[in-house]
Amino acid sequence: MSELVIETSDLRKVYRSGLRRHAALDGLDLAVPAGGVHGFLGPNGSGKTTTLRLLLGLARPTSGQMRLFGTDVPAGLPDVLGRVGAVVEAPHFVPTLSGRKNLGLLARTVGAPRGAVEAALDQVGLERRDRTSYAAYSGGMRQRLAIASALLKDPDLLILDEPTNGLDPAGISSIRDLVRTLGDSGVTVLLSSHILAEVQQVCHSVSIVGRGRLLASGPVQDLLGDAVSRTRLVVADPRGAQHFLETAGHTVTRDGAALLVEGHGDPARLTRLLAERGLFVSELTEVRPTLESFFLGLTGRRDARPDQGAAS
Ligand SMILES: Nc1ncnc2c1ncn2[C@@H]1O[C@H](COP(=O)(O)OP(=O)(O)OP(=O)(O)O)[C@@H](O)[C@H]1O
Repeated sequence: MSELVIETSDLRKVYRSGLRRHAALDGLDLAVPAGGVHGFLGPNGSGKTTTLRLLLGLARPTSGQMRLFGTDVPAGLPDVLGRVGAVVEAPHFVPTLSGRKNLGLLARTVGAPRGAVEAALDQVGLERRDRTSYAAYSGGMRQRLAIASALLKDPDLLILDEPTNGLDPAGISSIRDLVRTLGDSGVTVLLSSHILAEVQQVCHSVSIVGRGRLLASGPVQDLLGDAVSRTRLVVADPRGAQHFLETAGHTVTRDGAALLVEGHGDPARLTRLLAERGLFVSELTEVRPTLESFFLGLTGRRDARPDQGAAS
């Protein structure tokens, strides 16, 4: 079994406002293996940021257990915090100073080794000699600098909370490449996000949460392997073909002029069945499940309730 970098067990966080109580985390069990990029996914308000804040000691859990590198936290945080870099809350940089000068100040505060500033700038692809002040940085450069600040300690675990929020497509793509490179370099990256296409491209494994509980977890390919795929058919008479296929026991929906047949349908069998009825298929494609369709199946149609039969 691979080493777990992050573990939570039955983690609860209840926020109180006046007489109202709200369980942001409702018994969350999380297991993040060492190495690569692990996606931490969930709809808005599902408890992702709360989890990260608890792990980093920025808030206290109501109950439950948490471990970082096998050490109980928050009690053991001083022993392991040196191995963790995080961008969970927007770091405060001095607007009039360059990225390098800002990192220099931070490096002294955290006691980073000599050369750490240059190494971090190189890692995130920011120019060592650039004198642009932080105030004039683009959103993408600010995010790179934030990640560089988390890399100063040369961490084994890097926690990033929605690192592409507010970036344009080019910025999103460059941060995605950076995250992938970091994951390949041996750092374990926990990437909280709800941009699922992005996550599918960079994450080796994911945990999906809804309403403060784990809905599904595992390598992306394993999760998608279990998800239902569909076959898209174009036929001359879609209404007749739909009726016929439904009578034969298939679940069929319309997609414009095409039909979507649920399940790993045998294409040869489908086309033969239809051809025998004079319903000739002019186009057939297998629609592969995406992380997005899997995620929506868990958090949308099932209303994000793990007790309604979602995988876990
Ligand atoms: N300090 C707080 N006081 C009261 N309620 C809070 C507090 N922080 C978070 N919450 C509530 O807890 C729930 C979980 O919030 P959290 O920010 O952890 O979700 P999230 O998954 O990170 O959402 P998003 O993707 O929108 O950032 C939400 O209902 C939120 O309103």
